[in-house]
Amino acid sequence: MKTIRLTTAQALIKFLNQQYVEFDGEEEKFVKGIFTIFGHGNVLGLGQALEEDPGDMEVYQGRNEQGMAHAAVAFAKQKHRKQIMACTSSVGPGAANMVTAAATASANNIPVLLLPGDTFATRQPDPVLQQIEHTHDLTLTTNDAFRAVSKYWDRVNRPEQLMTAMINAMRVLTDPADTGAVTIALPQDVQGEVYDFPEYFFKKRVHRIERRVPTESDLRDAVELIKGKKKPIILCGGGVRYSEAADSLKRFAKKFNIPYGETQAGKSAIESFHAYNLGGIGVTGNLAANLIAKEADLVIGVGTRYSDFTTASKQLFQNPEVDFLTINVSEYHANKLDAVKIVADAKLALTALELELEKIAYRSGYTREIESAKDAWKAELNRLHQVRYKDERFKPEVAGHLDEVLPEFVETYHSCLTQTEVIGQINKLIDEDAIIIGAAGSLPGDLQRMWESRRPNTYHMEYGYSCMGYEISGALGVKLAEPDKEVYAMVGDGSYLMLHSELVTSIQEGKKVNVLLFDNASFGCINNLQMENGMGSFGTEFRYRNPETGQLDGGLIKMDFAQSAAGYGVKTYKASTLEELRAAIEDAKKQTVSTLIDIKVLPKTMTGGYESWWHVGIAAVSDNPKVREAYQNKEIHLKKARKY
Ligand SMILES: Cc1ncc(C[n+]2csc(CCOP(=O)(O)OP(=O)(O)O)c2C)c(N)n1
Ligand SMILES: O=C1C[C@@H](O)[C@H](O)[C@@H](O)C1=O
Ligand SMILES: [Mg+2]
Repeated sequence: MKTIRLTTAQALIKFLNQQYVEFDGEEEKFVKGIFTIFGHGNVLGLGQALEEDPGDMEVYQGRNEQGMAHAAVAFAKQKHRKQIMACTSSVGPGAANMVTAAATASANNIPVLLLPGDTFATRQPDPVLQQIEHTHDLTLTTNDAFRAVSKYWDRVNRPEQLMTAMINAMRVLTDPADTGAVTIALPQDVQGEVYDFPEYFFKKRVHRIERRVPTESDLRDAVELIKGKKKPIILCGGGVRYSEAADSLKRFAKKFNIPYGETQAGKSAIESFHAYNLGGIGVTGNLAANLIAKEADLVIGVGTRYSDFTTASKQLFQNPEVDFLTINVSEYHANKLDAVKIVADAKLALTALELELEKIAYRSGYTREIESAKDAWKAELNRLHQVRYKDERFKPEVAGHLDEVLPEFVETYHSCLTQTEVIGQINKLIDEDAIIIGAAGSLPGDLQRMWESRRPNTYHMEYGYSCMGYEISGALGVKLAEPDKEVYAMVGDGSYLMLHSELVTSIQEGKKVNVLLFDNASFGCINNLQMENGMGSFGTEFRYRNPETGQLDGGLIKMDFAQSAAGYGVKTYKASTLEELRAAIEDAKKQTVSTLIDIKVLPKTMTGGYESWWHVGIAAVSDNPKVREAYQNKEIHLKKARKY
């Protein structure tokens, strides 16, 4: 047996360079590069290996471990899971910083390879700097926190363990049904230990991403169900994008006259203007999709996890005759809602089902309903684009909460911009093939409802974990995946403050990202949520502590975000009128460096809900009558929802 003498870390990098995926006959190198933040826990092991021979892997320098790992997640998501990035951190806090991003990856089923440094396997120096000592269990380290958020977890305590660890890592990273974060913890001593690895460990490996074929019996059951249904609706989930099934879905919808709503992950699989595309569905859905969903007698979920936002907490589908048919590569997701299931690849399943339905000349019973629901939404969208603040009598979309705050905001920020008019302008002005990125706050709701995707795959929303701080890191990852397109991070002031460090990495790499920052001086959507449910405004506006009351109810904190980003070398703009916004967007397009537009938008001017409900925990007893009322309302809604 031929062997190659390498350290564990050198062997790991050599192995990663030999991994390829094949999808529909096309072969591509799987690991594009590696994000690094070095510390004592990885610099002399993995760092040394990368310095000596990174192979084809690009080595990036991150700013914050969560940020760089989110960039890696966004990269893989935009690549439809066909190519990934790895991330290496030091031991302890560096590793802990990646835990959130691991969770984001796993919640969204997006592959990412995390390589945190770990405490010494030999335990000789213990406790090493940054080691937590558990007196009941010396094997526990910070890295055990990844177990709860990873789809595969391993620790390489001896160099030879690397081989089975990495073979299993690749199995999970390339599994369309159950991919997510893969964490391989690497004790810092083991990274540098030497071993005679067999040459065959480093052979070129091509991992075929198989399209699972639907079975005849699954198809038979599905046809049996569909043929008795008059008003089906399709849910277009993220699986449609990952399976590249958009054309099949378009054809299917048209041939059988079946409309579809888009989930956050599925949005922009198909352009918004396709005749059967109703747009966003669910809690953050629009009027058209939610009206049709209410009446539907069959829900055909394609590549969706049926999250509570997608199903409006299982209360959206109110037709007493409604049944579910699910097409999913994952048996687990296909089993939900007592659905009739086709456990298969979305593209193959839709194509096979099309042939079967043609045989029975199936066509839904819709006549004018699809068009009139779309027309109703079009009129409403038009109205949202025109919402203007004129004077103090203005009633925002989310009215009756903080109406009196709006004049104070206007006075402080000298801006009357509303969030819905700003979104309308941006949608009109940016390039058709530009990609928008979002994750948390009120923007994902507004965008799922209002954003019109003019080209496929231009809407990139992380809403499986809805992690604040993903937006800017994600924009960097998307830019690395699609360097020729403009990318726009759509971010609230709260999310920006939480994490925007990778903006500096974008400058360092010469990878231009554009930040559209919506400053409403609050954790706006949470303020809505609390006030909609009877609470006052508590801990969610950005106000100074008031010496008179001792509470956070002083004046608004005025922040100059443009100035903060300018300090990094970002080209910045301020917008408090539509003219300034338009000029900034046009000028930003001409820049080669990253840009940021600091847009002051009135609080409460995001969209409200359309025909939907979200199940949130509400206090069952309270001295506040409004909270008691909210609790009663919740109980009423809950009665109309499916139990599971
Ligand atoms: C990491 C993380 N922490 C907390 C939350 C809970 N959360 C969701 S939205 C939000 C406020 C977002 O504020 P901002 O970004 O300003 O957006 P806005 O709602 O004002 O549009 C919070 C705290 C979250 N989603 N992610
Ligand atoms: O708690 C939340 C409420 C949602 O409205 C928001 O978009 C999301 O980020 C969140 O975490
Ligand atoms: Mg905000």
